[in-house]
Amino acid sequence: NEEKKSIKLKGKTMGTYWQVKIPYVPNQLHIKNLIQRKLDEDEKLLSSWKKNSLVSKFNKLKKNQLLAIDKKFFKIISIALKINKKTYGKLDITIGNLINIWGFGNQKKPHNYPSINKIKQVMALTGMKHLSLISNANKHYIKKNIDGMKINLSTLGEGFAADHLSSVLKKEGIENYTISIGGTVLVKIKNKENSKIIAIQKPTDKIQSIHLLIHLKNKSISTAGTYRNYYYLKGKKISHLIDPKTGMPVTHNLISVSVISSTALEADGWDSALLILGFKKAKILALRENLAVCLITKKNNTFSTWISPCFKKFLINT
Ligand SMILES: Cc1cc2nc3c(=O)[nH]c(=O)nc-3n(C[C@H](O)[C@H](O)[C@H](O)COP(=O)(O)OP(=O)(O)OC[C@H]3O[C@@H](n4cnc5c(N)ncnc54)[C@H](O)[C@@H]3O)c2cc1C
Ligand SMILES: [Mg+2]
Repeated sequence: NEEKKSIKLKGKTMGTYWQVKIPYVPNQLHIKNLIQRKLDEDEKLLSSWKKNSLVSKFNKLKKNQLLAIDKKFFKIISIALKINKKTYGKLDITIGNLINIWGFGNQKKPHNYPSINKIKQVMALTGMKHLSLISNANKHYIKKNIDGMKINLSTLGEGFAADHLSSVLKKEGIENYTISIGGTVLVKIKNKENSKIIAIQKPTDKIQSIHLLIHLKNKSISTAGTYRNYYYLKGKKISHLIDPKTGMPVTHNLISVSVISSTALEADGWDSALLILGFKKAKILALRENLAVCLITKKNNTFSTWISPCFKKFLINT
């Protein structure tokens, strides 16, 4: 019977795909269009690829000019500042120029390694200390104190959008849903119903297979990996995750990090930052911050998995 069936809505956003599962509703097309419209709105705020986005406007500002932002934009930047501090600077949204020269922003992938000089030159335009949020009489502003600095919110945008969609669906009276955008998943379930089973994929681009299963209810999970978004340059793998301290893409053997959190924004922020930190530091930080984290490392073609105490309760033993 139709009432029991769930429906899957799908589309494209932010250079990736979105999918929303909800219980049957007669006005599917209305919900689908609403979701796409809200995602388009978020893209207009956050995209480095759209010339007129708020991010692009900020990127064109001269130093010390103020740009008015709303509460939602204030929130995403605040989370970026918070995670930046806690991860010793590994999450750094001011590395827009660095992301561009490595070919993961709005510039083409390079055919040659960027020179040390080029990397140094571009790194001089980075650093969260050059970015500030200002609040005055309920109005919010953002500014930079060096010319040429560019922000890139790719590491937080999908989580931000998933939280946003969650509040949109709630307003529509939908109580059970699973939202996926890129590597971020948000599960919302009405109290009396069971949790939802989510798979963490094996960290390989060859075949899609399940590495482990978790159950999730009213939480988000986000996975960052160096195993999918990469290209080869002179025979070397170039990952999309860049260490802001060296200006270089990461090459260590921590290849997948999943983080469970109460908001998709936080999960999406932490996963990439922990991955860039590397196994030892990520593990220490996960324990200290009580994060629900799954770390997968690869050595001689075998995977090892470490799960933090907070992650254990989500695990389904198979
Ligand atoms: C609003 C928006 C619009 C987009 N539009 C396009 C588009 O038009 N075309 C397109 O090809 N892609 C676009 N993307 C980007 C694309 O979809 C990314 O691959 C995706 O956002 C990365 O998410 P992830 O979950 O794979 O990786 P995550 O691990 O969540 O984030 C990794 C990304 O963050 C950035 N990053 C790398 N190192 C750091 C660091 N140290 N600190 C902070 N950030 C870092 C890099 O861009 C990297 O790809 C867009 C992203 C957003 C948010
Ligand atoms: Mg992320």
